Amino acid sequence: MSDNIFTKIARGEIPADIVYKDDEVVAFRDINPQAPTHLLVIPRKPIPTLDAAGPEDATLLGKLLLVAAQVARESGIAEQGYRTVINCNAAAGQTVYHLHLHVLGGRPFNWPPG
Ligand SMILES: CCNS(=O)(=O)OC[C@H]1O[C@@H](n2cnc3c(N)ncnc32)[C@H](O)[C@@H]1O
Repeated sequence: MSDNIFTKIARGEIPADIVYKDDEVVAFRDINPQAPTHLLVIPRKPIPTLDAAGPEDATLLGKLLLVAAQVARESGIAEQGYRTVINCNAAAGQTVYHLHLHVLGGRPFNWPPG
């Protein structure tokens, strides 16, 4: 798939409200937040979906989770609690085909998700 918006954000080619970045991972605010805090954590590597990730990505995938926990703490939502979501492919509503982890907090969440 051609470069999508998240790949461009990771490359600094389009703007985003970035809350974390290092050489492998970027986190930024969702443009259409579904909670008081709604962040996206992405690998700079353009892995399209979770299903497309492989064993060679294990360390990177683990880093996404640790960065999610860090930005959640920094956002002040860790104590109350937060939801992390990865939507994989169409039935789950994935619209941007660059792997990303949603971090949502600042309000209560239902279970099961809709
Ligand atoms: C339905 C969920 N679909 S999704 O799981 O694929 O999530 C995509 C998310 O990207 C967000 N988004 C789209 N474009 C941008 C952008 N330029 N900057 C920040 N967030 C964006 C959407 O609001 C959406 O929550």
